[in-house]
Amino acid sequence: MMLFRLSCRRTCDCVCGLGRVFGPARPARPPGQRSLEPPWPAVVVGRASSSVVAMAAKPTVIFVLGAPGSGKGTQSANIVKEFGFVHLSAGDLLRAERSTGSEVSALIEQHIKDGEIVPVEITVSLLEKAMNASSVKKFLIDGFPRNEDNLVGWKKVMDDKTDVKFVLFFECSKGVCVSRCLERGKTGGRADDNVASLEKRFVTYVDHTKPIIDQYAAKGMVRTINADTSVDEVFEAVKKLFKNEGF
Ligand SMILES: Nc1ncnc2c1ncn2[C@@H]1O[C@H](COP(=O)(O)OP(=O)(O)OP(=O)(O)O)[C@@H](O)[C@H]1O
Ligand SMILES: Nc1ccn([C@@H]2O[C@H](COP(=O)(O)O)[C@@H](O)[C@H]2O)c(=O)n1
Repeated sequence: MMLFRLSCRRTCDCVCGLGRVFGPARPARPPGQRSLEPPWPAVVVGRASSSVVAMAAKPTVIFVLGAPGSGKGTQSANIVKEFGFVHLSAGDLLRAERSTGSEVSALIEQHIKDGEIVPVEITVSLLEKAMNASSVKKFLIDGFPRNEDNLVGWKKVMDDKTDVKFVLFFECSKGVCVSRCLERGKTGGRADDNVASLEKRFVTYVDHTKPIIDQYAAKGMVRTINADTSVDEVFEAVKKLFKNEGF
């Protein structure tokens, strides 16, 4: 819970004025007590006479972006352990939805195979559902927003309901990313970790995702990590950043 003190628009000596005007007469403040500590109630919710209003804080969101194979999933798992975030991978949510056999399964399958971005109505509703189901309200949203459609859809549905802190951008050369994905493809069971799909995924990344990262960068909201190094080295940089950001 976060407490927001209402500013007083009346001339009186109480915290907000409403308690004085509409509420019962207040007893004298005990000598030496400087603030309105109990016996005054700290929070009275939903009454016009309350001096302080309690409001639920919006869920914290960090978007995690980078090229395919840059290490978004690997580092997100590390961040979960160290900083207690919930990791939501848009790709994982879409793959899970694909395997339910729902009416959008075939569409998702085709988009993933072609390295294209699924319409945001599907992705944002999966994200919102997963966020609502979580009791922890600090989210790493990995692989989103991936294009302008994703960004517009998020703003329309989720912007007011969340507090997006920044974009965590894993910067990694294409050669390194491709070889990581091809290595993963040998055992990972992903239908898109092959040369043909990877080529398409990179075109999508350069043409559609990078411009979204650039938009956030123009607003000072991108935190870039060099992801060309080992998993441990990348995570050292991530930890430093998260501590600097107050997590
Ligand atoms: N810093 C690293 N050094 C070496 N290998 C790594 C590093 N980071 C991740 N990997 C490996 O590279 C592969 C891709 O990593 P990961 O799944 O984290 O990337 P991603 O950005 O989430 O990829 P995608 O967007 O394709 O899902 C995995 O097999 C992972 O183990
Ligand atoms: N916002 C997104 C994220 C992903 N996709 C589709 O899933 C594929 C795999 O994504 P990964 O993050 O796991 O690499 C991706 O190539 C897209 O086809 C999407 O549509 N929208």
